[in-house]
Amino acid sequence: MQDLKQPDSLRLPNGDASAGEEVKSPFLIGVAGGTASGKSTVCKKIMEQLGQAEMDHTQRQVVAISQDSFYRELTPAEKAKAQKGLFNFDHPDAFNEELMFATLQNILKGHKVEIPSYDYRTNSLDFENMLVIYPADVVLFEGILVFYFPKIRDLFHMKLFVDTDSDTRLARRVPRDINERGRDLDAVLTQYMTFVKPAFEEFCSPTKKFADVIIPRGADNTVAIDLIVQHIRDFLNNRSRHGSTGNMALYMNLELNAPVAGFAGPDGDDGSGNGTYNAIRRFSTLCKELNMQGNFFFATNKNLPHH
Ligand SMILES: Nc1ncnc2c1ncn2[C@@H]1O[C@H](COP(=O)(O)OP(=O)(O)O)[C@@H](O)[C@H]1O
Ligand SMILES: Nc1ccn([C@@H]2O[C@H](COP(=O)(O)O)[C@@H](O)[C@H]2O)c(=O)n1
Repeated sequence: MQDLKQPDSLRLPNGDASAGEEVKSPFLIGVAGGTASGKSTVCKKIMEQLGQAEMDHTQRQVVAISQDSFYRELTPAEKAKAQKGLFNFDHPDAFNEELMFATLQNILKGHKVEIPSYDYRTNSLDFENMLVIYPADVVLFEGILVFYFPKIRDLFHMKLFVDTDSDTRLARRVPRDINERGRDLDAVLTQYMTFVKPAFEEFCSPTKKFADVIIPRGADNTVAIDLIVQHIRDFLNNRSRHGSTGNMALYMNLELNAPVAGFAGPDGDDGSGNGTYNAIRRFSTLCKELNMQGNFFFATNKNLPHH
C-alpha cells in the first residue's frame, strides 16, 4: 500500500516562525523519471500554466528544484574519471543524501534556502551561481532518484513519475548532452551504455511503484498536466482564502485519517469530518477523470474510495 502519510511539518500549526509571522509549509511534490524523460519540461509546463514562470522569484507560489543540485562534490580522482565519462552519476552514491534531506526539511519548515546550481561541463556544483529558493506554497523536486532514498521519499506529499520510453529518452539525451552539456557523441553513448541504462534499471525504474501518479509520455501528456495544474490551482485558491496553513494534503485526500479542525474546503467543509469526505470525493473525481482520459494512470491507492 502507498505510504501517503502526511509529514509532521504540515501538521504543525505555524512551523518555527516567530510569533505572528506567517509560515508557508509547502505541499511537496516529487517528480521522478529516467534521464531525459521530460521531468524538467513537465515542471516548467506546470509553472508556465500557473503563470509562475515569468514571475519574480521572490513572489512565486510554485517553485521547482532539481536533484542535480545535490550531487556530492567529487574527489580529484573522481573528477578525472568524470571528464572521461567514467564516473557513474546515475548511482545513488553520487548524491549527497543528507544535504538533500536537510534542505527539504528546511523547505518544509518554510525557510528560505540556498542551493548551488550544477555545471555539467565541469561535473561540479557551481557555488558562484547559487539558487535562492524562497518559501512557496508548492515545491516541485525533480530528479532521477528522488524516490530512491526512503527518508526523502517519505517527505513527499505527492509523487509523480514521468514515464517515457527509453528509445525516446536516449534520442533526446544525445543532442541535449552534446549541445547543452558539452559532451561528444562517443562519450555520451559510452556513458549511457556503461552507467545510465544499467542504473536506470537497477535504481530508478523500481521507484515507479512508489508513485501516486504515473505520467506516460511526459510533457506531451497535456491532459495529465492540465489536470495536475487544475488541482494545484484549486489548492492555491483554497490556501489564499484560508491562509497559508490551508492543507493541500487533506484537500487532495492524501491524509484521510485526521480531519483538521478549522479546515474549510471550497464546499464549505468545516473540519467536522465532512471535509475529509468532500476531499475524498474531489480526489476520487480527479482519478475518474484521468482514468476516463485513458492516458494517465493512478497507481493503486487503497486510500481512495472505489465507485
Ligand atoms: N515532449 C517533448 N517533446 C520533445 N522534446 C522534449 C519533450 N520533453 C522534453 N524534451 C526535450 O528532451 C530533453 C530532455 O528533457 P528534460 O525535460 O530536460 O528531461 P529530464 O528533466 O527528465 O532530464 C530536453 O532537450 C527537452 O527539451
Ligand atoms: N556531471 C554529470 C551529472 C549528471 N549527469 C547525468 O545527468 C542525468 C540526470 O539529469 P537528467 O536531467 O537527465 O535527469 C543522469 O542520468 C546523469 O548521467 C551527467 O551526465 N554528468
